[in-house]
Order: sequence, then structure tokens, then C-alpha cells
Amino acid sequence: MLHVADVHKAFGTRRVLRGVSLRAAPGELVGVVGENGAGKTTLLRILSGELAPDSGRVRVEGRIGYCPQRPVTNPELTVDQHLRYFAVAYRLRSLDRARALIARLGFEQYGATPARHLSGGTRQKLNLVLSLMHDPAVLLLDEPYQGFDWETYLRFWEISAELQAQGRAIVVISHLAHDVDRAVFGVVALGAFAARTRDRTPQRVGGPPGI
Ligand SMILES: Nc1ncnc2c1ncn2[C@@H]1O[C@H](COP(=O)(O)OP(=O)(O)OP(=O)(O)O)[C@@H](O)[C@H]1O
Repeated sequence: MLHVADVHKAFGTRRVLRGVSLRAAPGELVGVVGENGAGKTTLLRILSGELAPDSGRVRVEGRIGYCPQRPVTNPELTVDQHLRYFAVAYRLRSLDRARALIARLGFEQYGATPARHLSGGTRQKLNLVLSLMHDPAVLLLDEPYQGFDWETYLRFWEISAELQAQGRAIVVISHLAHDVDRAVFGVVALGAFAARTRDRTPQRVGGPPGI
């Protein structure tokens, strides 16, 4: 479903990605960890097709859902207007799934609120819903729970486990070391994390989700 082999990327003389490989099959969740500047966002931008690698191969089967680090929201549009806008882009007939996700994340009262009046955490919830509302086969999530309160953070991992159970392939970026243990099927460690986690096999298998 998602197959990445030997991806390299440099910005000028700064070699950010040096041979990254990973695979996420249906139902698998892969965590990408690394300190600030290690190249996590660069990797996800390449997987989403937004950025071209210098070399290496990326193969994706199925629709992608990409939740970028910076919300893609427009400050002037309300939450409902965002849903309708993205529904047209995704060619969706119904907003039922988007509304169900909004209810799960607890911000259904903000339908008529322009994004500029949302709190940072609520804007990020909308950003996440916009990436999931078309039920993508491959989810690329760049620190999707930034600004979430603890309950919503746990809710995110609940939703993630359900999507895994439904056969979605998920790649989640985190700079939080404890999130590594939630990555059931694999961990891709970049930068200094790569050295510290050398004893871990790059693609671990097994163990229950740590919800
Ligand atoms: N378009 C660009 N042009 C030049 N340098 C860039 C560009 N994008 C990223 N970089 C550099 O590449 C390195 C990796 O950046 P990236 O955003 O991928 O790191 P990250 O691991 O996601 O960091 P963070 O945890 O802070 O989000 C950084 O040194 C960054 O400054």
C-alpha cells in the first residue's frame, strides 16, 4: 500500500534524508520519530507527493490522506465551509463521515465559526478531519495532535487504532519518544534518534497498541 525505498533528499549541502526505506501495508501503523530538524516533515512531504526526492522510490496504492504540520485552513472560512470545500475536492456526496469525526473530536458547536476564531487546538482538529473525511487508504499524519488536550490526544489514538483495524495504512510523525511504543508495526528513526534506537529493528512487528 505504501512502499518507500532508499529515499534521499538534500537542501543545498544539507543532506536531510539519507536512504530512508519503509513499508506500511493495510492495517499497519508506522511511527516516524526524530529530533527537531531530523527530516520528518521532509519525508512526509515526499510521501504525499508535495516534494520530489533526489533519488529513491515511493509507491502508494489508494487515496492519500495528508495532515500537514501547518493547518491547511483558510482563516475566513467557517468549519462548515471547509467541509463543503473539501467535499467538492474529494468528490464526496455526503459529509456524514466528516461530521462523525467532528463529533468524536468534540467540536461540533463550531460549524459556523470562521477558522480565525478557532483556538489552535480546534483548528488542528479541523486540519485532521479534513485529512480523514474521504476515508483514505493511506494516512500521512504530521504530528496530528499538536495542541490537543489529553482527552483528545487519547481519542486520536483510539480513532487511529480503529482505522488500522479497518485496514488503513498509517504513517504518524512524532517527536515524542513515548509515542514510539504506539507504533505497532514499525518505527523509522531519523537523525540522532536513529543512533539511540539502533537496537530496535527498523520495522518492528507485534505487541498491542499502547492506548
Ligand atoms: N524547503 C527547504 N529549504 C531548505 N531547507 C529546508 C527546507 N525544508 C526543510 N529544510 C531543512 O531540512 C531539515 C529538516 O527539516 P524538517 O522540517 O523535515 O525536520 P523535522 O524533523 O520535521 O523537524 P520538526 O520536528 O522541527 O518539525 C531542517 O534543517 C530544515 O531547516
